[in-house]
Amino acid sequence: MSLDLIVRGGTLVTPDGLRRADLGVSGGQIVDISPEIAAAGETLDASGLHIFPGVVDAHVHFNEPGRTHWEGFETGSRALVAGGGTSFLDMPLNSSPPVLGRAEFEAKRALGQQKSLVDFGLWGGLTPLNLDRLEELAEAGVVAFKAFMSHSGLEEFPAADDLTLLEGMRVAARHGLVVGAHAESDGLTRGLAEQVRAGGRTGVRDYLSSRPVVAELEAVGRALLFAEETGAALHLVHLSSGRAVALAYEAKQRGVDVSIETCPHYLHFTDEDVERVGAALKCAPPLRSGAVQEELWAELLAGHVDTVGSDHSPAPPDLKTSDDFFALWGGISGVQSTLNVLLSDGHAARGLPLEAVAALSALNPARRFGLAHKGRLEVGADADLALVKLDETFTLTELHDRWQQNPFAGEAYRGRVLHTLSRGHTVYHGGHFGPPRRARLLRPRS
Ligand SMILES: NC(=O)NC(NC(N)=O)C(=O)[O-]
Ligand SMILES: [Zn+2]
Ligand SMILES: [Zn+2]
Repeated sequence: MSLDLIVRGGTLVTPDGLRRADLGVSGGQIVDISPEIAAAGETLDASGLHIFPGVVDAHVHFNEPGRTHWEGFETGSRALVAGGGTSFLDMPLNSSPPVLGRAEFEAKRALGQQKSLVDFGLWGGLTPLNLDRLEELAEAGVVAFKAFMSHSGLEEFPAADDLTLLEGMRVAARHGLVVGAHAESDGLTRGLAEQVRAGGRTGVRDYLSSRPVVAELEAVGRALLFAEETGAALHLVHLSSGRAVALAYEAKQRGVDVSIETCPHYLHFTDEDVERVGAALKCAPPLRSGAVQEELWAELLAGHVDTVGSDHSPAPPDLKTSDDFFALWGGISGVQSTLNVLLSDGHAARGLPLEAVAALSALNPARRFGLAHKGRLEVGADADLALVKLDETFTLTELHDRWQQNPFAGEAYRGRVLHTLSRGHTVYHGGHFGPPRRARLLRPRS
């Protein structure tokens, strides 16, 4: 028998543990995992390396079409693969138009398939403007619906009021689709922002104080209530505090169908870094104190967090330049850094097992969004692999996203991604990229 590729001598990181084995690839899929594969075929030497399932980043804003000058499928997917990523789920904003119906979905799908280096799925929006088009989005193949419970930053993607969220969840539940919620109270964040701004205060600390943890807790509580009421599957994106994770985890224990995402920036940076770095670290919910960050880590180490997504959301420098911190675009460029943060701050610094790194970054997001062939190193799965030199410490200098205004740059990490394969093809190797082949659209249960 001959195989397309044999990855030899690496240590596979599977949910059941680490395993030294060869990995055989045929037709883009893993077809054999054995201590020593005898078959002939092109060989990739992975001795001394750990093989992770490629990162499944369920939360990126690549913004194409319409805001490709912010980020696009080409540059975004390059940065992703350089960080060991092999699939992504793109948010319905900040592309213009946002994905609120089938036509927008199809336009984005076509561009992604032309330009992306790896397979991807698309989120659809859940807003007051398109409640009547959720069915058509479900039929078109969205992986999930995304709702903002506070202002999204864009008029064309209004926040879901309570009734919209409740009714949208009913539709999602009928279709077995997940609803992702940006959970911050609009009333609290808006009111607090008005208060400080009325006093002429527009600095970093003023912004941070306008989006306190209580605003996250209030919205998380409401989203959980609506999910419980409707039976919808809820995915809480970018939770920033340990208390919010604990609240959601408690509901999960009670039987609410909820999954919990946090992001590399909440795990790596604090409010003091925002003061030091400025615009590149502006996001919502904002970065928290060191104490809140440790509470978040404690929840993650306890196994209460399901997924880590980058929430990569860059913008051009002019939107990231202002004396008024409120006026800056909110969003962090981190699509290249998920594994680095989990391996350095998680594994090396806090003893997070490698199996948990693989689960948070690949298996759990793939499961939650029904991507049956992604996120796992097992026979029958796509050969989406990240080869990592675990004991190497390096400083991140080579960035591949469009603007490279990247807060993770210049920092030292442990565990370097050397090689990334998508369906058995090299998409990244030592600073170089493979050619785009036609990327596949990932639909739920596909
Ligand atoms: N429109 C955005 O890209 N928003 C994103 N921005 C952040 N997180 O600051 C988000 O996920 O809310
Ligand atoms: Zn958000
Ligand atoms: Zn986002």
